[in-house]
Amino acid sequence: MNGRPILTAAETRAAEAAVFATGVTVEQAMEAAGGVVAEAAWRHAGRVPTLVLCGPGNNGGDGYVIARLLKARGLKVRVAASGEPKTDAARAMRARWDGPVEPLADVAPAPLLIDALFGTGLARPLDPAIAAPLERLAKAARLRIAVDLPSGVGTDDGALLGPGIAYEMTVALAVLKPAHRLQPAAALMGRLVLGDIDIPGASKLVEIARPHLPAPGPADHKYTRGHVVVAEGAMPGAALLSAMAAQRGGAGYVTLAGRATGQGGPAAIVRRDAPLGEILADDRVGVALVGPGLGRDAAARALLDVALAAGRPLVLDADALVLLAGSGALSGMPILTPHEGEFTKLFGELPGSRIDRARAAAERSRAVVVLKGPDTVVAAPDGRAAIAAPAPGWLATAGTGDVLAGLIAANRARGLDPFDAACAGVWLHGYAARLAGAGLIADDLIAHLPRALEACL
Ligand SMILES: NC(=O)C1=CN([C@@H]2O[C@H](COP(=O)(O)OP(=O)(O)OC[C@H]3O[C@@H](n4cnc5c(N)ncnc54)[C@H](OP(=O)(O)O)[C@@H]3O)[C@@H](O)[C@H]2O)[C@@H](O)CC1
Ligand SMILES: Nc1ncnc2c1ncn2[C@@H]1O[C@H](COP(=O)(O)OP(=O)(O)O)[C@@H](O)[C@H]1O
Ligand SMILES: [K+]
Repeated sequence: MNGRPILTAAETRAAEAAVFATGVTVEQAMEAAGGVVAEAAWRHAGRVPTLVLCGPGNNGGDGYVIARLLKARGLKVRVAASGEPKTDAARAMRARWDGPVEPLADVAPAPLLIDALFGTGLARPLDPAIAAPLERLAKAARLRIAVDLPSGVGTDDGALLGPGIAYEMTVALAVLKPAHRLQPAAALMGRLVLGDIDIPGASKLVEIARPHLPAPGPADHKYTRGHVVVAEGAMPGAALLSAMAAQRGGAGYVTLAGRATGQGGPAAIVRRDAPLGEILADDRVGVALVGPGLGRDAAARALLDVALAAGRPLVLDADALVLLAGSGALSGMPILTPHEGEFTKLFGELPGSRIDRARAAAERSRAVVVLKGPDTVVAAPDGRAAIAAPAPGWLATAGTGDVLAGLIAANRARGLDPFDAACAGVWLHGYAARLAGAGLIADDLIAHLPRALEACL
């Protein structure tokens, strides 16, 4: 998995420092940052009267550059500041701005608002003396553009530290930060543009990228493509959704096993009522998926125990996660796919951001953890983590989690390592949701999986 790196505020500062150590100056980086934002604003908004809000730090420094560059293109630009610049670079850019700087408190609005109040340096909630005018000016503007980040979000955890204004565009500088992808901040970004200013960053945290999933070749047969066994329990519809998703997600062979009470679905699904242990003893089984519709009774627990003892790669979802509450480290690096409720049952209340919590859970359980939600995070025990790009809210409908579990199982069965299989499943799921569009139900996702797979060939 090598999606775009996502850096915390401290990691971003370290990446900047590494570049500055090569002789690049802060002023040069700031000119570059202002340049990419001015260009993006010009392309997005055109010749619109503009108000640039500048804060005390380097985000504000970027703002003075943006104002100068847009004015040079002939735009009517005004600048308002929350106070005097406090860094040398920001002071230098303030000095290169040849117009007035108005106080933030009573400045008049403009149709385009460019917010360069705070970026990665925001250290505490916005003071009302800044939040109130920001909100007033944002409301009165027609278009809002955030420089690096909307002012008033926690860079590393995506928390709201300000009024929660929605922007039309955010120009992330140099690298993505967690807040660009973590809720509630991520929902404020509007169109997210990554402004390349020649500051490379590497991180164990990345954005989930489109996976490369080659088509089956001449040497493949149904078992090399992956045999997924889905345990059927109290609610067979859920297991059937997972099984169908595994089929359309590329598995070569899908078996429904366990209580085998269900009916329906494609004839190509093999239904077996042999004991699960016997089915999993076949070493062609690439993965066992246990949890969707499993139930939480003694029979469910027995199926889960058989799967845990079988020594096959595992995907554990839904009821299996609830049954696992209180257990410690698992063996064989299973993939766990909890939503928030299941996560809390399984791991309790953990501190920190969603990334911190998913990482801690992965380390504790020795499993790859897929913490699902509008900002799905995947984490591995070795510290690797990935965040999904925003997926349609239409996914918030029953059964879509079963589809995701089946998709992850298919990718694990085709031989991807647990982290990559989880990321591939999450990507395909989000892409299929975009293809399925408004009003989607879980079954529609499955119907769109072949086109999602095609995008990964
Ligand atoms: N990535 C890159 O390579 C490049 C990044 N660049 C840009 O630099 C930005 C980061 O700049 P930065 O570190 O100076 O922080 P920034 O966000 O301007 O704020 C810090 C100031 O705000 C203050 N302050 C904090 N919280 C506050 C509050 N609630 N209410 C009031 N004040 C508060 C804080 O003061 P203090 O906490 O000491 O009171 C300090 O004065 C980054 O986002 C990007 O835009 C480019 O220019 C160059 C290349
Ligand atoms: N608001 C949302 N925006 C985007 N994706 C969402 C949203 N809500 C839920 N999802 C996704 O939908 C799926 C729901 O899974 P889950 O909660 O297990 O539902 P179910 O158990 O009904 O299948 C997850 O993949 C989750 O990431
Ligand atoms: K900002």
